[in-house]
Amino acid sequence: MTNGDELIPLDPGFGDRFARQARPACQLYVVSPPAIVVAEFADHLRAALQGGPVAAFQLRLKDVPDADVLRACAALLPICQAHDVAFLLNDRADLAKAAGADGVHLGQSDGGIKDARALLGPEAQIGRTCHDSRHLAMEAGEEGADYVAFGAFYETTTKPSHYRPAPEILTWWTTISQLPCVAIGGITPANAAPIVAAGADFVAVVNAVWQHPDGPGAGVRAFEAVLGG
Ligand SMILES: Cc1ncc(COP(=O)(O)OP(=O)(O)O)c(N)n1
Ligand SMILES: Cc1ncsc1CCOP(=O)(O)O
Ligand SMILES: [Mg+2]
Repeated sequence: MTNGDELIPLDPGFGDRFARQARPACQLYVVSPPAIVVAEFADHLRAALQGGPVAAFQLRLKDVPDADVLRACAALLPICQAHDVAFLLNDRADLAKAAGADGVHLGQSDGGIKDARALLGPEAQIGRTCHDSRHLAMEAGEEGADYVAFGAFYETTTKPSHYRPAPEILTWWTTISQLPCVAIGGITPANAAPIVAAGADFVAVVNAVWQHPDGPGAGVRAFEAVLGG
């Protein structure tokens, strides 16, 4: 356990997708809706990834049997591979392994980072939810996470959250660690600028892409200007 004083080593030896180079532009990390019809969603995902630059996709299905999660991975992972987009699975390192995913996103109650690393190997990209907590972020870095995720920065209906970090936590993180930071929660092209300016390496978004009135491709494209693409 840390007492909050330790600094995360500045050694960036993390997965290539989330490893921070000099200071790249903020990138888009698209997260799925919590429920999908796989055949239809495959077309939506293809459209999203053809809409503009996406660094990573996270399949975030909730209350879905494991077999259905794996079937969805089998259908969607090749689409991400075809677009050179990392495919991460939410919550479950065991299913990420079984599916051949590029990584896993772990919440605070989704198991240990070290256990996921032992299962998925050194190349896997393992992210950790840190809410509004500097302590949780430093702990994740010490445990070998490839990125830390802060949020929710704005009101969101996708996953209501009482956490509401200020963008300054992103700036603080970039001053103490090379580890990439992800911002999530109600982020849209209209409100992303302060998040990007504060130093987010990735913005993770759900509704802004999947509920865009002109479709997911337009949803991705709409972020290009604010992300400096
Ligand atoms: C990139 C990213 N950040 C945060 C979360 C939230 O994860 P978690 O706290 O485990 O909550 P659920 O998503 O499992 O409801 C995430 N999935 N992705
Ligand atoms: C998974 C998650 N964790 C914190 S907020 C959130 C959902 C973000 O969805 P949206 O981009 O639609 O607000
Ligand atoms: Mg989770």
